[in-house]
Amino acid sequence: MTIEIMSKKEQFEKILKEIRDQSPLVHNITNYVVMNNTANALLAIGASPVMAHAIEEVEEITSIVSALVINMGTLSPKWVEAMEIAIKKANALNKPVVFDPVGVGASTYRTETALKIIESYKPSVIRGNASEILALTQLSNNTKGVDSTISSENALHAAQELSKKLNNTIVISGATDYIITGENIDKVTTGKPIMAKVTGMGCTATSIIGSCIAVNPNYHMASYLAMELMGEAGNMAEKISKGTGSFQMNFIDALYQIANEK
Ligand SMILES: Nc1ncnc2c1ncn2[C@@H]1O[C@H](COP(=O)(O)OP(=O)(O)O)[C@@H](O)[C@H]1O
Ligand SMILES: Cc1ncsc1CCOP(=O)(O)O
Ligand SMILES: [Mg+2]
Repeated sequence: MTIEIMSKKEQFEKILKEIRDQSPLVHNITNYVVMNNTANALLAIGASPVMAHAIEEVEEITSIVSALVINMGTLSPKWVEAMEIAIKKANALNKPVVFDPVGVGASTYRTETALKIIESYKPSVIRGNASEILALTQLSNNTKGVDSTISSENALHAAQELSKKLNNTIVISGATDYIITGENIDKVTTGKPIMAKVTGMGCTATSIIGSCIAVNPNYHMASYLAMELMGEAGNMAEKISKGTGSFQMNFIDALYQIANEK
């Protein structure tokens, strides 16, 4: 019997094709700041976004999608209630969930909400910057609003412990992105510093992870490929952008071009 081991490049091409072919419906409960950009990023790669947060409909929406993205960027009690209903349903139906603990550590409310979500439910993947991942473990609090003040390496050990405790995949984004599932660690270094100067790049990464885990049940590999896609698109966009405004637009074009290369 021949055992076929695909290279990461082949896996990358395969997941892009799967997203194009399946056009997975991805349910995003996300923040006001990034909704439009995130939806466009998902459309650019061939996924199908739906943004829905009303408690009257989230359970129904979650039951028809291929993955759920929970992003706590602009929290309020009704939204938290919606997040809990949605993640509970996704867990019951064994649907993949990615959680973005935006700004955890910046307020007691954010920290309590994030802890409730990771302790009461099961996110398949958690993606945050280094300050957010450290704040999630409550080992330290370096969060400056929604941005990180430390480098990814500072959160590596904590992320590994958290991954083992929750039995899931943790992604720390930054100059180096780390994808951690227990003892298994991969890294991506293809991004560009300008990405941290455009709002919503982290949230976009989280939703792209959502699209990738929708079509690939290997959540570690799917998250790695999602971060690789972010990095490649960032790299491509940076080359032709004059500043952060054009970068934001060029980044969506780059996603589209990479995803549609045959
Ligand atoms: N200094 C950097 N150099 C290269 N890429 C970066 C840098 N900072 C962030 N990125 C990239 O930007 C994207 C968003 O990450 P990050 O800025 O850490 O998220 P957040 O917006 O949640 O703080 C990721 O794809 C990451 O690789
Ligand atoms: C600025 C801001 N404030 C609340 S949510 C948000 C967007 C954060 O997006 P990202 O973490 O992807 O930069
Ligand atoms: Mg963020």
